[in-house]
Amino acid sequence: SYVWPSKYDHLEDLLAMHSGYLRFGFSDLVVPCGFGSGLPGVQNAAEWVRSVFHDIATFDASTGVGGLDASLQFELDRPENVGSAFNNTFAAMYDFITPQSSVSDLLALSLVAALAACDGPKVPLRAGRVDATEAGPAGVPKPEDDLESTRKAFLRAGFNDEDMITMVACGHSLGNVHSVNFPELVSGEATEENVAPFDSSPTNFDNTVVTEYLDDSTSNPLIVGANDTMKSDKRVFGADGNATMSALADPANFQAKCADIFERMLDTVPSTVTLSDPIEIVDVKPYIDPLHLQEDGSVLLQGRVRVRNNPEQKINGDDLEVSLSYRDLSGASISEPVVANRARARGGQSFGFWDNTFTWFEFSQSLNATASIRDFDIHLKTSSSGALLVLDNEGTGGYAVTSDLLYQQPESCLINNGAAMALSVTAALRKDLVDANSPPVLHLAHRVARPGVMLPRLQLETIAFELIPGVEKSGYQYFRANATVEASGWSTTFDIEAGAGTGGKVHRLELLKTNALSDTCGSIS
Ligand code: HEM
Repeated sequence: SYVWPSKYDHLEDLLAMHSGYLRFGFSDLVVPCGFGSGLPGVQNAAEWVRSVFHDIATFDASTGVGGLDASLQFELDRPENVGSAFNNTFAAMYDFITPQSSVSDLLALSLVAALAACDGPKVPLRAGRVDATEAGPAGVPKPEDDLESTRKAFLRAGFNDEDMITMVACGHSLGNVHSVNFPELVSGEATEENVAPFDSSPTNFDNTVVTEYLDDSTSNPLIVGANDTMKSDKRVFGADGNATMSALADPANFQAKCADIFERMLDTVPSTVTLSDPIEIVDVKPYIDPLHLQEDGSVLLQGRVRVRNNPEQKINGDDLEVSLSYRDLSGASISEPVVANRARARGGQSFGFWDNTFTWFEFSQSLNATASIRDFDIHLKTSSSGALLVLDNEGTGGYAVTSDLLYQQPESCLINNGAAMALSVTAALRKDLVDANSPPVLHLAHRVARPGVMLPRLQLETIAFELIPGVEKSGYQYFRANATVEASGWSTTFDIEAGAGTGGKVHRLELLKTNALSDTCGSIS
């Protein structure tokens, strides 16, 4: 069961919500499943599925090298990786790479989201993939390869004949052959718009690609195209005398077999990688802004609670009152709860895949900085029945709030100097934790551009904070760290950490966003 916070919260956010009050902008790129990316002939969902295949296809099961590791980024000049699909896929990820979401985890997420958007099966998403830093071996099967070498390529990657047939049939349920990439396969002029689908429902994840093959009504260019050498689907689909394809003609079996083979594709990772358990969509998830000291010396506790509307558990956001009961730093329970009000913007609702809907509740309250807050429980009260559900973060003693270390966002800023930017981050640390030998540190994820590669490399820089002398408020001392950030750093992230090296408790405020900063630093008063 889910315990907050999790290092996969960011991935869960990207997967969970694609529209409404809050959405994170990744999954909505495949909603709806069809065209509409703004680029002619481009179906994002199909491109994402194809990208995952081209990344895993070169896995070597005997050595454990390759698999879903985003090495595809460095392999785009190879003839086996023709087309703009792969760069389009990577471009969609640009804003979402963080130290907690590798490109290869985002690739895995993209397949899960694409299938969800196209009415396909729900495929478990595990996380923890590590990105390759250079190209791997070649070997993605090409349409002109003969059956034997195609078989061998799949076998090397750990997939037998039945897996091969299933994987190709499942993949080619979506999308098109593009005349600009394969003019010999698509009749008519080679233009961006001129594409030929694999089946009559390229924007719906269903088994028409199978049934149309079996009843000879198919217009799949890799089966009936003008060029015999290029008829790879024909050779692959018939490789076992149609035994696998006949079984896939049953729609339920098709969905189940595809779910299984896609899961195995996503779990095809270098042997050095350990994957997490599947990421589940969380029922109740708090989002707490880091605390900060206000001018009057109080701290501001601010955030949101996301509640998944769950008919089985009778949780209905429209019939709910949400509050936080909390304990102060001495451990004493505070009788007056923090009330979280139903968010008003866009009806206070977000929408996700698999019919998920979420209702949002917001809170904002000033607290005495000395008593402050140690942790809280979430109370969900059903208005109509009065039934109360108290969540204590799965028996971990509540949802812990960091109050020893504060991120002073109002006194932090990102100033545009032309080519580079100046980042100035202000933090506050409780005075009794200040250790002159171990100041807090800033871990900044630089986005370093790489020639010929779409996505930047994240390079972590650790910068020590400096004490701002003579300023003290409510028992805290202030610190500042300055860094130069490349122009692309307007949308990167940083962490603030204190306590490492002191022998005491380590506090870390994670994934703070540069694009949330204003261009003037408020003065510390
Ligand atoms: C023998 C193996 C395979 C061959 C030779 C092959 C070949 C092709 C070709 C020639 C295209 C057209 C690309 C373009 O014009 O842009 C294509 C598209 C596609 N392939 Fe495959 N493929 C194979 C296996 C797979 C597998 C295993 C998957 C996924 C599980 C997959 C998913 C896709 C998808 C989704 C598209 C449509 C892309 C779009 O609409 O932009 N393919 N494939």
